[in-house]
Amino acid sequence: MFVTMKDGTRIHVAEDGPRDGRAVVFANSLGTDMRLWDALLPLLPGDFRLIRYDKRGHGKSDVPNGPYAMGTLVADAEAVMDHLGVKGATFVGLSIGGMIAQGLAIKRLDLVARLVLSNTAAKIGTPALWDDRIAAVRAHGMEAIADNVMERWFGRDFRDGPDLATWRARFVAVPPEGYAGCCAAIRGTDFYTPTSGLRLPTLAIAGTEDGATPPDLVRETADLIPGSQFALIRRAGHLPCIENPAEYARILGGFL
Ligand SMILES: O=C(O)CC1=CCC(=O)O1
Repeated sequence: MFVTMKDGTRIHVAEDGPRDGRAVVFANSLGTDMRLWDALLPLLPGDFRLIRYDKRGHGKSDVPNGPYAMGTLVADAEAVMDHLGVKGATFVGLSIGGMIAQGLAIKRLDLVARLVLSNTAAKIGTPALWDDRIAAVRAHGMEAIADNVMERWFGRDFRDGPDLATWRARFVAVPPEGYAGCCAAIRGTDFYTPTSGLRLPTLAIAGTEDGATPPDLVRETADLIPGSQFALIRRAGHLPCIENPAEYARILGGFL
């Protein structure tokens, strides 16, 4: 299914589970699409309405010219939920998806009852880091940064295993314009102050080998929200729902 945004961008959305179940919405990371959650979803309790979408510039969603603003990515999530008539959901965001989750909770607490901040932070990297990344993909394409990205995404065991090639190929297939557009959104985002004002049940998840948002950074963001829980997945990098879906499902299922 596609949901059309105010600017005409079509966002690709998929649903699993019963439509009358409690809603869980998933927002993917930079350089991935909704297949990020493929291994996880079948492991979650069967009575939830599981909604996922490809953020703009990724997957089957349109790729408008960048740069994108974080406010636009948040508005996309908002429009998808409003279109589906979903309120009071658990919103699971990984990395840039976790930034979208924070932005949506700040803007529309009626949509988000519970927050899962996976491998994310209130602020990720520096403007110089994102400027370099944008310049690299615009000049040389996704292949130029793929090996460095795989090192941040996955722990050593996974990188030595048979599935790395699949995820690397999917990464290289991401449109550079969509990727660079989302890098610009991250570069412009600092949610430290607004996120520290959030008051809702929150679970943060980190991976011990995460080279993009290390555990201390994830915990620092979780600590901005009083009462938040923190879970650490061992021998996993930035995308633990791929590397260890069973452990991720155990932690997320417990929170749900
Ligand atoms: O550095 C990476 O590629 C990992 C990452 C940072 C933000 C995001 O969504 O993914």
